[in-house]
Amino acid sequence: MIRLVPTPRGIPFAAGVVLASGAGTRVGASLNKVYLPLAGRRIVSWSIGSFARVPAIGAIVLVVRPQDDELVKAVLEHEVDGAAVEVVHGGRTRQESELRALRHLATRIDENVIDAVLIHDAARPLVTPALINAVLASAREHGGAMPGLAADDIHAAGEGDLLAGRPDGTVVRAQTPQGFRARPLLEAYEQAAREGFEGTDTASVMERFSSLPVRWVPGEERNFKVTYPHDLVVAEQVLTSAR
Ligand SMILES: C[C@](O)(CO)[C@H](O)COP(=O)(O)O
Repeated sequence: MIRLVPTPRGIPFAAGVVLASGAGTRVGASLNKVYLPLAGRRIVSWSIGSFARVPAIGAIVLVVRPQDDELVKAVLEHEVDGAAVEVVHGGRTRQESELRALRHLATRIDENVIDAVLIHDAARPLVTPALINAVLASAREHGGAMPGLAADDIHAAGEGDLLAGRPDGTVVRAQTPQGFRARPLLEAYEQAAREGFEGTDTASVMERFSSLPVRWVPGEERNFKVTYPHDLVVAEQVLTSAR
């Protein structure tokens, strides 16, 4: 049975936020894709399970849609092996959902009980505890961290169907969990909300509203986002071949 291990008194711990409040329609299912079955559990349960296996993670917040409450109940009762999961209702956008999770953690962030927060797509069920640890270590050391896969193809920018130049520097494909020191993260999200800024992911909000550097750490090929039906087949193969 997996249980979150409480960290010794006085030592701050990290929180994992698992985002499950999108609609996830591209996979073509009649329900939110993160509740689809995958190797004996639902997609979201695998994501939660990876966070629950990291001793430095002392709180897991699951952000859900209110209409999925019954599914959430079933997941938490039967599929997370006793992990303590705090449930928060999400907002209209990814960013609003993240802000709600951060506000839920705000007291513990203010009291320095939580020093870092990692935000993860529930739809990336193959994330490993090793990657979570790598992101956390880099976030604590540098301020912010994002897993990325270095793009091995040549990249060109496009405007409509016209080529519009070549991106400078290294191009990486962004993954989650994206991790940050907790207080600057909460402050950046509050400022983004006041200014009506809508980013693409957590790192984009931090790039805009925080002076902390965001480092990228090597992501994992297996940590893909289940988006299309084919992704489910691949994820099932990865999990069943690992048994
Ligand atoms: C954050 C992300 O996973 C980076 O690749 C991605 O942007 C999430 O996309 P979604 O459409 O919000 O699931």
